Amino acid sequence: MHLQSITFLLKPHLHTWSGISFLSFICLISMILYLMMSKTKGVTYWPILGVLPCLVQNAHRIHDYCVDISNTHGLTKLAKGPFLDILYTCDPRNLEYITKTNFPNYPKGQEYNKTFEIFGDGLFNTDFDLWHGQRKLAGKAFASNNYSRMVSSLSKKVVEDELVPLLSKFVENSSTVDLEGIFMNCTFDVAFFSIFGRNPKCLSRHSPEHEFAKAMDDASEAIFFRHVTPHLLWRLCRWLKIGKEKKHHNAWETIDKYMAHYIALKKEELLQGGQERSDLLSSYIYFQKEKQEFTSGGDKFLRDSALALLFAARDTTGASLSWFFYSVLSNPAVEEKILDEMKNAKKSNSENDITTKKPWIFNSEDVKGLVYLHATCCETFRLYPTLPLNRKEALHEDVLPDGTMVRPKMMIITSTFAMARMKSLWGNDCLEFKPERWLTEDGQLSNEPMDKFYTFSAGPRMCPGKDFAFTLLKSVATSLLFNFQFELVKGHKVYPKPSLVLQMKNGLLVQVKRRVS
Ligand code: HEM
Repeated sequence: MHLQSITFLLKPHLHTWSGISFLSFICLISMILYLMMSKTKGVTYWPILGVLPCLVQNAHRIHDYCVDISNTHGLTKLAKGPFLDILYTCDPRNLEYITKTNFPNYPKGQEYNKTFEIFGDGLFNTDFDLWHGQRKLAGKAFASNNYSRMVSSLSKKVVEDELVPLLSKFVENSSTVDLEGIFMNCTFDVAFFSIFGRNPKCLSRHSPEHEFAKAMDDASEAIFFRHVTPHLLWRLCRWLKIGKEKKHHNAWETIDKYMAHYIALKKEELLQGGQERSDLLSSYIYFQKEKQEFTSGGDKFLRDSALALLFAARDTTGASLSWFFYSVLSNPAVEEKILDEMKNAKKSNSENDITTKKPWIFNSEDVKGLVYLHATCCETFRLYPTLPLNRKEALHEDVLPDGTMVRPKMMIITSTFAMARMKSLWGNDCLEFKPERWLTEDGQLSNEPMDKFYTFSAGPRMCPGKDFAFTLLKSVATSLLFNFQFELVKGHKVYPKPSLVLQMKNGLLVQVKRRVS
């Protein structure tokens, strides 16, 4: 057939063909870029789609991807895509400015509030006046002596009555144990107890998985996917109630059911009077009665406040415990130093009890002087920050200390996981687990690393649960390391799972024996 006749036959379809050719051209370019990008570790721009394909391609390894971005582009990088205007920064000067100096210009933002909508007006999901009122209440409750005493005694109680007996059973059966699962249940029990004043006993081996805890896991998983899925897509799935959004919807119903139940129980208990309660829900109910101005909304206010605290406390601290044990067991010299420090503390505090056959449980006073243990906790929080991504939204145009221009509505992302792995911040040995970096030459705690330590954020929105996290970590660490000997299961690979909280993908499998000293 002649070329003209082919052209003639095709003429009516020319617009279709030019459309198809254009699309093919875009696909071809995109494929070439994709292949190039597969070898590139940082941020690559696609035609039309901007950085979106990079985000989608790396969602399954989001924390390592942040490390790649920092290693490729340095401390700060701008990224654009359809409906995306992101500033990625790990520069401590910028973080100091965002979290403290010009704090009012960097709220969480409406998009964040929408993504975390299940938390309603809970502390970490609000901005401006609503946040201010919530934070004032939380500040009072957290700062009270009653609260810190309660956290210490609850941690000791759960460790002594549940955790240590549970591990003793594993010793008898010589079975392999997933420490991460145990730690998640342990922190659920302690956090729940501190908020609602009752123990859900998740840790107890015979109780089935708590439906409430499972609903929290499902909601958390869905929220993570909202972070790595284009807004329009997850909103469509939410509307259709499909995929992760269906899980989110069901989890929301379950959570609401439990929250209503526990709030009603607590109110009934308070009405009946009796001894003073130090749990957070009781303090919130008392405050609610006293100061109506911050607490309009009745049970919804209580539901949102208590739920936010439970979420903020539970997985973060549970995961930190897992990374602590993983790091200590992988570094026998560190374990030896902690053991020596504990033995000295035990000798000086309880000479006459030294020969007891019962598992030894340290109390919060004994643990206070353990400087090397404190440095090991700090190093765990540095290398494995369990809230590894922090997000803010700019309100007005601004210029950051490093000279970067910020546009209104720009999303500002920080990866504390990547920060810990930057030589320019933590030195050539940044990848090593080294508690000594938190100590001075004469073995005292050093403040110097605090300038670049953002694991608990900083400024007015700094984590109010930092002391809780340290207390529980030390309580569990001392009692388990002193009484048991753990060995990582050979060949079991430990790495972070793609989630909001830095948990382990395959758990933490160990063999456990009773320690003979
Ligand atoms: C290792 C454990 C923990 C880590 C790494 C951690 C980290 C953080 C970080 C980075 C923030 C700031 C988040 C942001 O601005 O977006 C935060 C906020 C918060 N944390 Fe923690 N946290 C931990 C444990 C806890 C515990 C045990 C509690 C409660 C008992 C708690 C309660 C909160 C609350 C309520 C907020 C919101 C504060 C606000 O927005 O004003 N956290 N946490």
